[in-house]
Parts: sequence; C-alpha cells; structure tokens
Amino acid sequence: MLELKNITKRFGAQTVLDDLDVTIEDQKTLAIVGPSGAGKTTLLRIIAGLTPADSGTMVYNGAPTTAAALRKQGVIGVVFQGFELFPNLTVLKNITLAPTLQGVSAAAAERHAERLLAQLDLIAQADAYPYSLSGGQKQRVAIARALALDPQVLLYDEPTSALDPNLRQSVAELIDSVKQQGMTQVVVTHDMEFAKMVADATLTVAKQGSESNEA
Ligand SMILES: Nc1ncnc2c1ncn2[C@@H]1O[C@H](COP(=O)(O)OP(=O)(O)OP(=O)(O)O)[C@@H](O)[C@H]1O
Repeated sequence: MLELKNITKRFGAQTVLDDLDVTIEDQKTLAIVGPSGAGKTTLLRIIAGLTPADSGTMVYNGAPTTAAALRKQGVIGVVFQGFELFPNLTVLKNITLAPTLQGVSAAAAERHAERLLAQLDLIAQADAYPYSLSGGQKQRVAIARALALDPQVLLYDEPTSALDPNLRQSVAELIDSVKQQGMTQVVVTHDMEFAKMVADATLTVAKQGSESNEA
C-alpha cells in the first residue's frame, strides 16, 4: 500500500493541492478525478517523483519513503497522456531501451518485450516506428514500455484523452487486464464514466484544494 499524507503544492501564490491524503491499495485501481485545473496531473507527477510537493509525507508498505526514492527503486511506472514514445526507435526498441540502460542484457530485455508485445496484441508492430501506429497502439506500446521496467505501481495520466472516444471501453479492459496480473494502478481522468468503469476507489481533487476519498 502506498500512502501520501498532508500533500500540499503551490505554484507561486496559487495553492493547487491543500493538505491532501491519498491511499493507493495494492492490486486495486484508484481513479483520481476532478475538474480541469484541480491539480490531478500535478498529484500524479508528485506520486511519480517528477514534481516535488511543498510538504507532505509518503509511506510505502508501512515504511516512510520519498517519491524520489520510489522512483530510484523503480517502484513507480508512468504512462503519459501523449505517450511520449521515442519517434526514432521501433516499437521493440522503445520497450527495451530503458531496461538495457539499467543493465538488463539485450537478450533478456527482448524476451521480456516480446512477452509484453504478445500480451498487448502488438506482435505485428514490433519493428514499426511510432508514427505509423494508431493512437490505441501507441498507448499499448507506452503501457508495454512502462511494464518492461517491472513497476509495482503504474500511473496513467488521462489515458482516454488522446484517443477516439469509442476506444474508452478497450482502454478500460486493458487497465482491468493489467490489474488481473496483480498491478496496482492510479488513473487520472476528467471522465467520470471512465472512472466508474475502471476504479475500485475514487479520489476527487477539488479546485479549492479540498478532497474526498471514497471506496
Ligand atoms: N509547472 C507549473 N507552473 C505553474 N503552474 C502550474 C504548473 N503546473 C500546473 N500548474 C497549475 O496548477 C493547476 C493544476 O494543474 P494540473 O495540470 O495539475 O490540473 P489538472 O487537474 O490535471 O487539469 P486538466 O484536467 O486540465 O489536465 C493549474 O492551475 C495549472 O495552471
């Protein structure tokens, strides 16, 4: 279980997150919802260790920690809204690059990537470049790339917003299938219907900085 307590974040004079508590249960999907500008992406970036909070604490599996430490340990994976694939690398290389930079052998990284490609229905795209993929395929590559680093918690920023609305159901199914494999997931979305489809619990971030955490 990953817990954030009393998280506060300001940008200049603007308080975006005000004394927020977040509980992320193992092998569940937490949806973070709220209106535009409420601070959902900021919260996701704080959990990922990409943006520092001004104050607050983190506890992972009962032990005090920091987002930077979790990031260094590879606990957290992120699927970005725009997918952020490397345009000059094939799908396979997009997935194997980070593990090989971390010291995994090329052969082992490729074996793992091939399993992920099969699981995410991307075998035929292994040697394709990102420009030639559909939005849904790009997203699956981004998920495979995150999974290739064996995170324990996977964060998604607005996973439906860059896709055709009729893909919403398949994104929900994909998140569910990743959950069935035991992954803990956090999904930032402004889409309440989508949140209902994927979430075991929902955290509403309000614009004024108040929040509620419902099961
Ligand atoms: N790096 C930054 N510098 C200054 N202000 C920022 C920065 N990042 C975010 N903000 C501000 O913080 C507030 C929250 O932004 P954030 O992107 O987290 O909201 P959001 O809930 O994810 O919104 P949306 O649903 O529109 O993506 C906004 O007012 C935004 O302008």
